[in-house]
Amino acid sequence: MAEKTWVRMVTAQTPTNIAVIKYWGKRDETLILPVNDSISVTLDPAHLCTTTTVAVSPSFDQDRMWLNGKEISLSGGRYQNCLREIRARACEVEDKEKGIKIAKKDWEKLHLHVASYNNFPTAAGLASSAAGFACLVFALAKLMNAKEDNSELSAIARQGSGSACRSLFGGFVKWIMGKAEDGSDSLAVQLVDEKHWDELVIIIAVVSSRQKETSSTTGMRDSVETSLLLQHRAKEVVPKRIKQMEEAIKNRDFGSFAQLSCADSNQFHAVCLDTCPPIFYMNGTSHRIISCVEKWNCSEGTPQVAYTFDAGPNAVLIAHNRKAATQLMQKLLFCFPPTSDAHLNSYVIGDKSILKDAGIEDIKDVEALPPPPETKDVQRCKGDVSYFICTKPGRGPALLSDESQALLHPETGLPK
Ligand SMILES: Nc1ncnc2c1ncn2[C@@H]1O[C@H](COP(=O)(O)OP(=O)(O)OP(=O)(O)O)[C@@H](O)[C@H]1O
Ligand SMILES: C[C@@](O)(CCOP(=O)(O)OP(=O)(O)O)CC(=O)O
Repeated sequence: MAEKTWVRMVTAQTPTNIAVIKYWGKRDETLILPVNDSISVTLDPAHLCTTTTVAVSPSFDQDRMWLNGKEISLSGGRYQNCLREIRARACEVEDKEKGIKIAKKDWEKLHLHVASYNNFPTAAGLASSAAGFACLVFALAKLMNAKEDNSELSAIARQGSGSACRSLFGGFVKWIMGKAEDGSDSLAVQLVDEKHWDELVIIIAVVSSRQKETSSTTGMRDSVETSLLLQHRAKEVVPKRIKQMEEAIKNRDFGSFAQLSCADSNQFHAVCLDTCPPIFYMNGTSHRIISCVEKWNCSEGTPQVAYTFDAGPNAVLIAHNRKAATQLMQKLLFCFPPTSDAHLNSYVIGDKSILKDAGIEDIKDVEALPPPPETKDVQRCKGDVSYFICTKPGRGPALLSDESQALLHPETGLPK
């Protein structure tokens, strides 16, 4: 190693993902091995992503991490497992310009600094752990010049949080549960990239961004121990659904895609209810959103929108195309208008062009919206939705080469 003190940094950006066939239940708690395969859609990192800067320097005396600006402990088993696995794959790094040479064996002694930022609420059922662990592993792999491909890296991210393995790819992604006891074949593969089905539009209704009561980890542990429905689901239902979902995605068959996504979300929440003690992730607002979508789909004769809910009340709505998304936006804003003091600009975020297409430019346009014809006596529930995020399927992890986007200072390796 060179005598001079230096800091080497890498910054990466990684998307979050939403499962359309859910992972719920582990067969191995430490290695994070699931009881069934799952399939997800990666969300556009322009609207929902994690940015992580990782740094190494001989001047660092311990591994440290800052999440959303606050120092957090890296002593937890999940962080330690990811760090150990990625260090074991580190290779030689040489940067002649900066006079940096790190031999393979040096990585065991060198300490790391990590700073990460989520541009969406953490621990609110929007899969921050998925984007977070995927970004950590991806960025460290690049810092350490690891030679593994993204599928191999996904098996490491999986040990941080199961759903994280699916954030190593864009488009539609399958997490293969695998059979090996050591978890080596439990990894993610890309089914199709984000361009394959690019007419889909995704609208997320953030119903509550407060931290949830039962974490996914605890919830699924209780379900594995107590729910008979979970066993039936993993053995009999999911294997068939996975095949059907793969076909639907390959053929861009929105009818099947929507039917399978909604059914799987509803069965996941039924498993939560079948758990002892029961777990309630959805609330009245979530149920009203389901009812609004179901009524519309039914009145059209063919599904226009799919819904799916993770471990929280937020709705992820996947519209068939822009036209369906525009109509959906109008219906949602009619049923869930913002409170009087809210600004439309912060009530609908992300790709605001959907609002424009829907002819909505300010709050007055929301007030003038007609009630959805398929819904009789619909109540307008002001303030029940905190805000909407308009987005679409997106790409996988990327390196950010512009140093100004780094979250750590290039000389001190401390948060900027
Ligand atoms: N950017 C990040 N980098 C590393 N770890 C993160 C990051 N963001 C979140 N985490 C970890 O994930 C935890 C939150 O995970 P949790 O499963 O509770 O919520 P969630 O992922 O937002 O929701 P869900 O998985 O149910 O959709 C945080 O406490 C933290 O340990
Ligand atoms: C409902 C889900 O979002 C559950 C995600 O669970 P996590 O991946 O957060 O759980 P751990 O592996 O214990 O970290 C469904 C899914 O993403 O498939």
